[in-house]
Amino acid sequence: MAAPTTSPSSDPSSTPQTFRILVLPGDHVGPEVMVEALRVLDVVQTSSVGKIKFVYNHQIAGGCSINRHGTPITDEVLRIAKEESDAVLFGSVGGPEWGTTYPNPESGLLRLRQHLDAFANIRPCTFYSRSLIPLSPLKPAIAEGTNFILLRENCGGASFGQKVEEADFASDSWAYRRDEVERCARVAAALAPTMGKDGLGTGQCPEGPATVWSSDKANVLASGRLWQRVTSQAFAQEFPHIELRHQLADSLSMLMVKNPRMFNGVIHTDNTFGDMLSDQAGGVVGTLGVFPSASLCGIPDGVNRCNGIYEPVHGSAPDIARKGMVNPTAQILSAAMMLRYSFGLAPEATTIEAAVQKVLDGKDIGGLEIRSADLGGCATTKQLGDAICMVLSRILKGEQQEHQCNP
Ligand SMILES: NC(=O)C1=CN([C@@H]2O[C@H](COP(=O)(O)OP(=O)(O)OC[C@H]3O[C@@H](n4cnc5c(N)ncnc54)[C@H](O)[C@@H]3O)[C@@H](O)[C@H]2O)C=CC1
Ligand SMILES: CC(C)CC(=O)C(=O)O
Ligand SMILES: [Mg+2]
Repeated sequence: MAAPTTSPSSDPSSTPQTFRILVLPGDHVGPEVMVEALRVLDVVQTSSVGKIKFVYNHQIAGGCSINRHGTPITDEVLRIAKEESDAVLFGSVGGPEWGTTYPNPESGLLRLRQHLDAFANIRPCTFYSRSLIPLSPLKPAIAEGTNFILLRENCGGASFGQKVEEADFASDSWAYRRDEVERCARVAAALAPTMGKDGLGTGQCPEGPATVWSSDKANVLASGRLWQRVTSQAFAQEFPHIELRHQLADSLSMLMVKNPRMFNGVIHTDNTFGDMLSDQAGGVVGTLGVFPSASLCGIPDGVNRCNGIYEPVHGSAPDIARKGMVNPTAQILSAAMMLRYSFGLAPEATTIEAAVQKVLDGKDIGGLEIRSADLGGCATTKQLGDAICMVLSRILKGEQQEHQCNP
């Protein structure tokens, strides 16, 4: 895939930079949150006055694809994802009507991750606004300041190992190769300097890169022993300047609740532990509704861009679907991650995050409190999306006027 290499923010030419996005909304709340993320991207495109163009290819995956094509993802959609897209914006899939019998909707997402080799699943856990801190079930003094990236290996381990499924016996092979652990360790090392020891994620780290916590079950699993050994070797040989610490996955889950700030930095862990620990991290924040993710096909070195899948950490939330009450923030923040990691549009990504923060803070929206039910309010999905679009548009217009006055 030919990845775009320059940022339109610094590109004086009038030809728009074009980014091809495969849109897969999925099932239940997936399409509801996707609508709002696409509206946010439209604001970015419109405000760029011809510098940025998003070209969307709308396809389906998940239960809706089973209903229409008899498979959770078609070969054609996989081909488009790899050959004709710069990134995939994904909603969420699954639901009780399809059950868990293979091939279920979720297996379509797993196929997509594997097909693109989107091995590095970046799940940032932070409070996007101080106003969210009281929503955490933890005491404010414990929750406040939590800011870590849960980096989950996304294409190996138990989800993808050999499976045996019989009437009275079943097994999943929880297997890892050295190169799979190594490349994930390299992503952790690339992310640590963007966090900083203070965990602020400012990209300016006077005190040096944040700690990387490697988590496994080396005390019981052979794959865990490989994980721990290969990670230690990779950091000793390639990243001796980054502090690496190990914490068994069971005790890490306890400590994440007791003292989440302890992990400010990067948690580097395998597919299954990463899946579980990231939902638990959502519990620390108080809702999955503000928890985005990026699954990258390469190492985010700030120079080279790679394809990726951008989706919320949450699932299809059938319990709240079609009620207009799902929080679209995680999908919107996932779109921001797409701009940062696959398109090189870090300033635009930061502006979306700033707009989200302002809305959650109740700023620039006439003192109104626009919050969905999971945030303790009664705003609809559309009202929250409207507010984020409005504030975003205002910030981007302000930046443009400033640029015109001080070119
Ligand atoms: N990436 C994906 O497509 C994923 C799909 N799933 C699938 O989703 C289906 C439902 O799974 P669950 O275990 O119920 O997990 P879930 O994440 O869909 O929901 C868990 C709880 O969080 C709430 N919630 C989730 N997202 C929310 C949002 N944006 N705003 C407000 N509240 C939100 C739900 O209402 C529910 O009470 C299952 O079929 C599962 O396999 C689960 C996780 C990831
Ligand atoms: C395939 C998904 C259902 C796995 C999952 O829960 C996740 O990615 O968080
Ligand atoms: Mg999960």
